[in-house]
Amino acid sequence: DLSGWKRTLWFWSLRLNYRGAPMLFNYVWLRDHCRSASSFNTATNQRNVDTGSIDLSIRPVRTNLQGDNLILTWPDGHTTEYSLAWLFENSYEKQKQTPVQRRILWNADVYNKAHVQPAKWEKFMETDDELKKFLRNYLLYGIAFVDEVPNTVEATEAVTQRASLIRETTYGKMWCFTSDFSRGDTAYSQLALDRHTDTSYFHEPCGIQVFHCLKHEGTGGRTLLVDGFYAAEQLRQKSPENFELLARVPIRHEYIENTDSHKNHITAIGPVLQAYPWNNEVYMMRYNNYDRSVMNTVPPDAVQRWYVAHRELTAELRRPENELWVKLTPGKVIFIDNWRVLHGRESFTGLRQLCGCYLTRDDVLSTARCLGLEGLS
Ligand SMILES: C[N+](C)(C)CCCC[C@H](N)C(=O)O
Ligand SMILES: O=C(O)CCC(=O)C(=O)O
Ligand SMILES: [Fe+2]
Repeated sequence: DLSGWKRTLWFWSLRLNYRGAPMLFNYVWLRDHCRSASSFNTATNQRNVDTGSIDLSIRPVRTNLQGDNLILTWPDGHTTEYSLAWLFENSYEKQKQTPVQRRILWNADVYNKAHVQPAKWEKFMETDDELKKFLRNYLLYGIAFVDEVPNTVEATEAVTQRASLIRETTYGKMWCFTSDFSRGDTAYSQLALDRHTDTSYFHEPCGIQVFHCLKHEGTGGRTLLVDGFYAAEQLRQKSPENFELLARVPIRHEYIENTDSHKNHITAIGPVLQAYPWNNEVYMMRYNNYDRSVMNTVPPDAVQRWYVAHRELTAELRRPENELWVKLTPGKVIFIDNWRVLHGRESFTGLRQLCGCYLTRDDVLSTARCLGLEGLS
């Protein structure tokens, strides 16, 4: 029963009020996070405490509040000092109210009215300021552009390496593609592609997709962009149970390529939506109806409900007002958050050549943090 559990929690935890907000800190946690020289190496930012040796029934013998500092004396005489501000920043209670990544969810109107300025190649390559502005937009909107990039694979590669490490995949490091069916995938045709995220068949789908259209002599071929998280939030508001279902039920995606020059069989299992359990923030969407594999991980009594939920999400994703159409032209490089923003393309005629690459999400985020960008933890 809850009251018994609460009492246990209080017994094992220190209760603090900071700026009127109650916070609970578990005693083992307080010993484990000690920042004293013997407990934490500030040169490497790594823990020295052997967590496995902390007495699980540890309690401080003395608890002092001196100004804004909390000083705990442990049974062995070791003291731990925390500033209340640090405890607040790192408390569960704070994390619960803070998005891991601050975002502006958009439909076409919201995005257009924001008048987000593209970065310019020269400044982007030379100044951290321009890179920082670019990454700020990228983090907020899940898409960002660099203009005036020289029309080559090398320049495209140089742009991406300002932000991150390239993630090599079966398509290569930097890839160039055209409608020549050189690979066993619809991307290598002139056909239209409905909105989707790429590499849904990886256990960790590629974080970012970069495109640069080096050449197009023909018609059509516009790029479609849809903010998947905007659609997910609409779904959550309208049918929380359908949102939950898509976040809970793991399904399989698959990439099977069996040509003379390429043999691949890649498959991964994961839900359409992924959200952090402590604040319900959506952080990943896998949505690729082409690459979705046989669905046999869903219990028979949930299959119908899953299709209903998937349909409702699809309806949100397909609302015309949510569609942002752009024509990629030589010189314009786009970064797309492949965990959030879906891309597609219109069918086209003529020779159309795209180059680009995938980037690792962790490295882009690392660059952003190192530049001091806010709204990212
Ligand atoms: C981008 N590039 C042309 C290299 C690969 C396309 C991969 C297409 C695959 N169906 C997927 O969605 O992951
Ligand atoms: O041709 C395009 O514009 C995009 C094709 C695509 O979806 C991809 O390469 O991932
Ligand atoms: Fe794609």
